[in-house]
Amino acid sequence: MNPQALRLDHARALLREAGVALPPPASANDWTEIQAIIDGLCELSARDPLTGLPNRRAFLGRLTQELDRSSRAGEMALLLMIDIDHFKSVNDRYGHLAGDAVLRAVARLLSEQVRPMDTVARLGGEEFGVVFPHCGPTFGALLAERLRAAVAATVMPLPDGQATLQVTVSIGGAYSPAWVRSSVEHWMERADRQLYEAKRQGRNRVCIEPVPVNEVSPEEKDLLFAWHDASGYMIDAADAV
Ligand SMILES: Nc1nc2c(ncn2[C@@H]2O[C@H](COP(=O)(O)OP(=O)(O)OP(=O)(O)O)[C@@H](O)[C@H]2O)c(=O)[nH]1
Repeated sequence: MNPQALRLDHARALLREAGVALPPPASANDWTEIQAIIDGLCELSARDPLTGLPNRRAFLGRLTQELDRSSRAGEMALLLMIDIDHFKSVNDRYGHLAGDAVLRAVARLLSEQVRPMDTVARLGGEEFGVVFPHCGPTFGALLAERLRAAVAATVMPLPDGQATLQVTVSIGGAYSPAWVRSSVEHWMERADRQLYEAKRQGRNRVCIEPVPVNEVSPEEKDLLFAWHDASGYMIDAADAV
């Protein structure tokens, strides 16, 4: 197919507007630019335009990967749902542009507080999600509290340059169960329930679902390893009996 025959102007314009650099337009037999456009569009479809963070779609993909990885490795991962408190009153009082500036500032703050292997995303509205791979209960509680405290302590300048304001966030969290393949929906629902609890208890706080003890016995873990070693891949327990 001749790349010139494709209608690429719209995609080029979209990417230019989003600040994605493209190579010079392709000649008839050069697919470099087409590939760059495809890559750029994939990148755009995964990003929240206001904050530059991964969007909900990208975050769901990341959670799926993390569930697969942590259930194979027998590690826990922590999912946090973070919601700005009384955000509607920021919009009502200072205007939508100020609200947008607060969303960008919170996004930046959260991103600055996490480790390179963690993922911060904007899930929509004034809600953010963070996933911490390989994270146990003691460390997880510290990380969540650090995020809450960082937001509460920050004075944010508003776009008019005159006013500043401070906001707080409520945080709900849940761990992925080690050794057990759960679903992303269930994981998010558990974290959401804790977020609701944090709001109910008065906001500006962290609630994390307690980790169930002895979810899988050491014998069951050995069994999982044995099946893995013998066959080269994990056999479903139901198929093995
Ligand atoms: N500026 C701005 N506002 C947004 C955006 N997305 C959603 N909102 C606003 O976020 C507000 C969310 O308000 P509510 O869901 O009532 O929650 P809240 O006021 O934060 O109250 P609590 O969550 O109960 O503490 C609404 O006013 C939305 O219009 C956005 O991209 N920019």
